[in-house]
Amino acid sequence: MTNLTIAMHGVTGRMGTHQHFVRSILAIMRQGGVRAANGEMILVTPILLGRNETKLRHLAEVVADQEIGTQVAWSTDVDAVLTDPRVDIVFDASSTQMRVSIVRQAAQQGRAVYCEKPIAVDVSQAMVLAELCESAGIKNGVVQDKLWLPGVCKLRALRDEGFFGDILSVRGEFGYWVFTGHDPDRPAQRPSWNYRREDGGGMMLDMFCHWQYLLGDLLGPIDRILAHATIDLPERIDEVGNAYPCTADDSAYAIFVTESGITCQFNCSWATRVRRDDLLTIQIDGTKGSAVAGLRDCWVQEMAATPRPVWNPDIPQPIDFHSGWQKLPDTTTYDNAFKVQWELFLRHVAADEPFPWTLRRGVDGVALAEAGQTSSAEQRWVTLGGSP
Ligand SMILES: NC(=O)C1=CN([C@@H]2O[C@H](COP(=O)(O)OP(=O)(O)OC[C@H]3O[C@@H](n4cnc5c(N)ncnc54)[C@H](OP(=O)(O)O)[C@@H]3O)[C@@H](O)[C@H]2O)C=CC1
Ligand SMILES: O=C1CO[C@H](CO)[C@@H](O)[C@@H]1O
Repeated sequence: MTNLTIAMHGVTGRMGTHQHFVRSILAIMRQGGVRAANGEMILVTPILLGRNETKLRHLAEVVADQEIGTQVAWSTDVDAVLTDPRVDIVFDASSTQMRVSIVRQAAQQGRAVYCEKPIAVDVSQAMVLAELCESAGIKNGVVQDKLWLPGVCKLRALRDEGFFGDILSVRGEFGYWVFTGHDPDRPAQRPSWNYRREDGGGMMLDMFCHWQYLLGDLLGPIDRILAHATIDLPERIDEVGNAYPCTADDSAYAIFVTESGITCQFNCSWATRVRRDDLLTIQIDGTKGSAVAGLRDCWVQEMAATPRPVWNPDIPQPIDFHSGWQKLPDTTTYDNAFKVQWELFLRHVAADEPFPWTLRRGVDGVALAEAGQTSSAEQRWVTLGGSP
């Protein structure tokens, strides 16, 4: 049996609290640990780390007690915990701009590192982190949770069984309305730093790193990108009620072409009202069939069920386009996507099992976001170099 001590920094944030602490680490503790392929049982001991004593104490003492019937450790002395030799893994889910300093310290201390995406705000800093981890010889990983969304798992299974025939194109629709906070009854549902470039915000930086590994996994590497980003809503209200100017893109539109020649078009916006099946939908069109995946569900249409529309705006549309799609059944139970990846990382650290989602791969995500920024600023296609 192995017991891994995990210093969790940024655990007081949205992702840190809900996805990583409650739905991953506490859930793993509640189920009694994770079993490695060699039969070894891996247990975890978290230490919650941050600057806000009230929030940390609440998570460690109240939330943990509610969820698993016991309290966990916490500390505001970040340096002391990061240099504590009992710590095996340093995890960071703090705001993107903070990542470099935490990951750097952890790597220098020889701890295994696991962190949220994007791993840095630009490629040069991202490279430094990947190289630091590699030269220190430490196990390292970046969150790529969307790979384990049920909807994405279903797309992957359809691809593997040849459902699509030749894949022709992909269309992603992502986003929803994020309130500006001007109406006090409808506060913003995302943190204000997301809308300030100087604080690491921006749609491309946030989301293109997800599209990079998602498309890479489904279709192979991206060769080039053409992107256009806008700041649609120029002013928002922050967490303490002050108005601030939005300096980061809140919408971004991109065409990615894969090395295999497939065109993938993604619309992303925090200023759009949803009239589709989910907050993210991905449609893949192929010669034999098409599929549309949301976060959990997936609908398919084969050639035999494909309607034959004829353009005629002078009559009411005779085809119910939605009825020609079939919802795939759930053939398995799906665990939380973040928890699935946590378990794989723990097995990697404790039992040396493979874990390809390294910081080096995190660099690729930042590179796509940066290429998108260049494309948008210079109004041109940008070809990606790929990282070794
Ligand atoms: N994989 C995914 O699906 C998603 C990933 N993310 C990524 O996760 C990260 C966190 O995002 P999110 O949870 O939305 O952000 P939040 O703003 O909710 O949380 C930010 C966290 O960082 C801490 N923090 C911020 N500034 C400082 C500072 N100066 N000193 C110490 N601590 C600080 C906050 O601590 P405090 O509570 O004390 O303020 C808090 O714990 C980002 O990198 C983001 O890109 C975000 C959304 C989804
Ligand atoms: O980084 C992110 C920004 O927010 C999205 C949802 O609102 C997340 O899915 C995503 O991972």
